[in-house]
Amino acid sequence: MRISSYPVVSALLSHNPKTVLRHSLHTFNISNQQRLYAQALRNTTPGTNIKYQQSYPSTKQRVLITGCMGQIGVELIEALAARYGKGSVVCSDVSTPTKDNLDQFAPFYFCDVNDRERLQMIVDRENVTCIVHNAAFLSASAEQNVAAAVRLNTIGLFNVLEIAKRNHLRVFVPSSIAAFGPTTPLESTPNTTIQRPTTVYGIGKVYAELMGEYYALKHGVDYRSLRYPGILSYKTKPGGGTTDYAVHMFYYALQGEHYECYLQPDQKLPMMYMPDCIRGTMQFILDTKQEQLKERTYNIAAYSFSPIQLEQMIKKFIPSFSVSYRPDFRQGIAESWPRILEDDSARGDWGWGEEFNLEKTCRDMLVNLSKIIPNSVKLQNID
Ligand SMILES: NC(=O)C1=CN([C@@H]2O[C@H](COP(=O)(O)OP(=O)(O)OC[C@H]3O[C@@H](n4cnc5c(N)ncnc54)[C@H](O)[C@@H]3O)[C@@H](O)[C@H]2O)C=CC1
Ligand SMILES: CC(=O)[C@H](N)C(=O)O
Repeated sequence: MRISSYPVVSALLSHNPKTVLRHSLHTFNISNQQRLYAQALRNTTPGTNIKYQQSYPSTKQRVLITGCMGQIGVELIEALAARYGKGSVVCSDVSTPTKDNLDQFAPFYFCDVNDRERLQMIVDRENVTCIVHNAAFLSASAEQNVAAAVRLNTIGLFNVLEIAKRNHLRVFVPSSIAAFGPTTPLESTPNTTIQRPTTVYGIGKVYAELMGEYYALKHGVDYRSLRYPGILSYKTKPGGGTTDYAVHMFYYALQGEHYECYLQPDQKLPMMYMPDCIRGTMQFILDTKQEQLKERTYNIAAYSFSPIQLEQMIKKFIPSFSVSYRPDFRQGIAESWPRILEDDSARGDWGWGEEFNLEKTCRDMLVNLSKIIPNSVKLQNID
């Protein structure tokens, strides 16, 4: 059983219209939300012919985020809502919110992006102006789910582009350092260079970049993409990537536990803190005019570090932290990726710039995570 759509008011209209119409979602208390959620779970499946009542006011920007429940989606929703108001974001994923965080994702639609009809229905209903296509299997999980990853990277992407073409939408599809491969110059990887990735995830990213460019050229779709490095965050957890180790280290350190790292100690990779990722993404999608763009896809970078450099940085604040190294298949992925990403084009064309260096990131991560993790280890030298 799945949620068909949220605002769940819509799910209830066919069952108890009088009760539902008496309320506005803005004034629902938690118990009402929980009741609606339970009823939505019982009564709706994708494709059910339910009546719809829009519960949030329209704004100029209506951004549909696919894969909204992921590490980046959750934080992007928050930032978009803070800037344009809650009515500006439409959420969708194949994972569903819980009854406790339902309001945070409202309006929420269950949507597998491989289902074009459903995607089109959401775009029509919600007057979407822009799609942020975050739905993905990240590098490590894609290697373990090759068929599903290929389907998502091809059919899912094609659906998004076709709908963007038909509805004149702006589209943002995140790319990644994974769009490069072992034959790329990896020490200072330029924006335009050899792209022959050796992971199914990376191949999907190159496909998206090229298809996006094709739709821009042939059909005038306003396609935009940023090649993100590994993203560090404390509000949300990473979901199956090769760079996840960096976030894991903070958790283990604060929990007072030993960490066994799956990469070699000297495997340097480009990384970035989530606030920079979100700020840069918003700036690129919403504040940058088409005329400023000389490329459709830009590298963006903040800093690079290896696992042992991160271990040493965390030890400045938690001296008892210990790490051992036992590389697995993810080491092979990591060593095919850039060690340092060059992002001059993004800085020059539309003013990209990071605010967090590694030390500032570590301090912020540790301070904030220590408030979340119960009985976390006491930080030293933090101010
Ligand atoms: N987090 C990172 O370090 C980086 C992320 N990116 C890219 O940014 C985007 C967002 O990444 P994250 O939020 O970290 O990913 P994530 O793995 O945390 O979340 C992806 C979401 O996509 C959903 N999803 C999977 N299959 C789907 C389908 N068929 N239809 C609809 N939804 C589906 C999942 O349920 C999940 O909530 C992805 O395109 C990713 O490749 C790029 C570089 C770095
Ligand atoms: C760099 C990425 O694209 C992602 N974090 C991954 O490790 O798969």
